[in-house]
Amino acid sequence: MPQTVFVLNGPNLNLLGTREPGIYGASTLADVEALCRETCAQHGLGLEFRQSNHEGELVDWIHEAGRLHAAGQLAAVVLNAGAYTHTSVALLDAVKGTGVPLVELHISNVHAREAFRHHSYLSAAARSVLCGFGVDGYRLAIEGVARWK
Ligand SMILES: O=C1C[C@@](O)(C(=O)O)C[C@@H](O)[C@@H]1O
Repeated sequence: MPQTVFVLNGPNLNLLGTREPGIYGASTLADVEALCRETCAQHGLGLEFRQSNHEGELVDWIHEAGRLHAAGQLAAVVLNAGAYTHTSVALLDAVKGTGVPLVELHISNVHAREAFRHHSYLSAAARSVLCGFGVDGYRLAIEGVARWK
C-alpha cells in the first residue's frame, strides 16, 4: 500500500488566487491540489489534500494523520497553517502528541514580512521547513519528503 502525504491548509488559503496576489500569486487552491496530486503520483505517494478555516478541524486532521502514522501508512504531513502558525499551541501539541513527521510550509518568505510572522510555534516540531518558493513550495515539499531517509 502506498504511503500517504497529508497536505493540510489553514485559514484563508481557500482564497488563493484572489488573496493578496502580489504576495501569494495567482494560483488557486485547486491549482495547488492538482500540483500536489501530480507530484505525489510521480513519487508513488497517495494524497489527502484539505483546507480549513477552523483550528480544531486542523487538529482533528493531524490526529487522523497520526493514526495512519501509527499504522506505518503516512509519509508526512505538509502543513501550511497560515496565521495559526504564529498563534497555535494546539497545532504544535497535535504534532508532538501524534509524532507525525511534519513539513512546515509557507508560500511567502515569512521572515521578510511583518515581525509577528517571524515566530512559528510549529518549527520546533517540524522535520523540515520551507518558505518563499510561492506555491511551487508544495511540489518541493513533496519531493523533499520522497527523499527523506
Ligand atoms: O496565511 C498565511 C499564509 C502563510 O502561511 C504563507 O503561506 O505564506 C504565511 C502566514 O503568515 C499567513 O498568515
